[in-house]
Amino acid sequence: MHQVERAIFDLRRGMTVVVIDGDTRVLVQAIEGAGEEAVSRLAGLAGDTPSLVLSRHRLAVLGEPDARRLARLPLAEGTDRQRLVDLAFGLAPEARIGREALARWRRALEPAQAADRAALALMRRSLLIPAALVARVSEAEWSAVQARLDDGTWLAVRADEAEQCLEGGVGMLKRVSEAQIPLEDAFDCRFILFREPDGLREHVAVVINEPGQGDEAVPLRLHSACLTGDLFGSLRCDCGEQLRNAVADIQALGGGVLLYLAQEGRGIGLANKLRAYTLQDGGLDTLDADQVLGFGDDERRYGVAVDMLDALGIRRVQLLTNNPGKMAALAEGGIEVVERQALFGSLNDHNRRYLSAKSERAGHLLDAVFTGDRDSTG
Ligand SMILES: Nc1nc2c(ncn2[C@@H]2O[C@H](COP(=O)(O)OP(=O)(O)OP(=O)(O)O)[C@@H](O)[C@H]2O)c(=O)[nH]1
Ligand SMILES: [Zn+2]
Repeated sequence: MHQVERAIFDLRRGMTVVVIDGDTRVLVQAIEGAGEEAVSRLAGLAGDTPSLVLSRHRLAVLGEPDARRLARLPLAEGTDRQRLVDLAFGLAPEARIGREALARWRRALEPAQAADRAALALMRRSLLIPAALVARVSEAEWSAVQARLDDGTWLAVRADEAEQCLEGGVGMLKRVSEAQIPLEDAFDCRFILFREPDGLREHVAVVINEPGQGDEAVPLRLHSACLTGDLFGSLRCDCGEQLRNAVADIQALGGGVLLYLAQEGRGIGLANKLRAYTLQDGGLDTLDADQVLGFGDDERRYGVAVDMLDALGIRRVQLLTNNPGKMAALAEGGIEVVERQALFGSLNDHNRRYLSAKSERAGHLLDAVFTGDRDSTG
C-alpha cells in the first residue's frame, strides 16, 4: 500500500500517476488544477486520447438517468479546461454545454474498468474533486513511460491496491499519544489521538470521566470535523454548538466519550465544502451542491469510529445524535446502541435551509429544532 499513499501526495500536487492493471497501464491526473493543455499533454504522453472518469453522482447531474456506477467519458481531441470543468463539476452543465451536445457526450459513455475505479478512489481519498483524467498508455509510448517510472519522476500503483484505499486500513488504527486536557464544561478529560495506518487522517477520542467500567451503556458522541463551525462558530451550520453541548451533556450524564472524526464536510474535505457553500449561495441546498461536485449525500464511513471504540473497550453506547445513519453504522460495526439522545444547536437565518434539507431530505431527526421543543429526545 505504500505506493498508494505516495501516489495520493503526487495527485494532490497535480502530478501524473500510473495505474497498472495487468497489461493495462493508465496515466491518471486530477481534474482539479489541470491546466489549459491538460488533455493534449496527457494524450501526447500516453499516445491515446484521454477520458474523464466521473462518479455516478456527477453522471446524474449530466442527465444520465440510470447512473448506478461510475463511467468513463472519452474526450474529443483538444478539449479545453473550461469544457473539463463543465463536465466534471461545473454548475448547470446543460446550459453550458447545450442539450444536444450533452446528449452526445452521454451516448459516448463507456463502462469503467478497474484502473478507472482505482483513479476515482484515489481522488476521493485525496479529498480532490472526484473526477479523473485518464489515458491508456499505447505500446509505442510504454518505454517512455517506463523510463519516467525508472528514474522516479512518476509512481506506479496497482489498480486493486488503489481501489482499496478508501478503506484506509480499517482495523489497523494506531493509538499514538494522549494527554489530560481539562475543558470548560468537563474538567476530567483525556484526549487520545489515533492515526490511520496510511498516515493521512488522525482522529481524537475525548474520554470524559473514564467511563466504561461497568455494564452501563457509555454516553457517546460521534462528531465529524467542521473547521468553520467548530472553531469559528460559523452560522451556516450548528456544529460548533453541538460540539460544546455534547461535552456538557456527556459530563451531565456522568461521563462518556466524544470521538472527533476527521470527516470535514461529511467526508468531502474542506476545499470541497467551501466549493459547496458557494454553490449553495447560488441557490442549491446542501445535498444538491455536493452532488454537483460529484459526491453522494454523505461520504462518511464509520469504520474508524468502531475501531476507536474497540480500542477503548466500549461495546454498548447511548448515542448523542439526530442522525439515524450514525446509529445504523455503529450497529453494523457490532456496537450496541442502547439509546439515542437528541443533540441540538440553535436555528438561525443562515442555517435554517441547511437544517431543513437535513431534516426533509436526509432523514435527520430535527423536528424539535423547528417546533422549538428542544428538550425532546427520541
Ligand atoms: N458537504 C457539506 N458538509 C457540511 C455542510 N455543512 C456542514 N457540513 C459538515 O457536516 C458534518 C456534520 O457533522 P455532525 O454534526 O457530526 O453530523 P450530523 O450528520 O449532522 O449528525 P448529528 O449532528 O449527529 O445529528 C461536518 O463534517 C460538517 O463539516 C455543507 O453544507 N456541506
Ligand atoms: Zn458545521
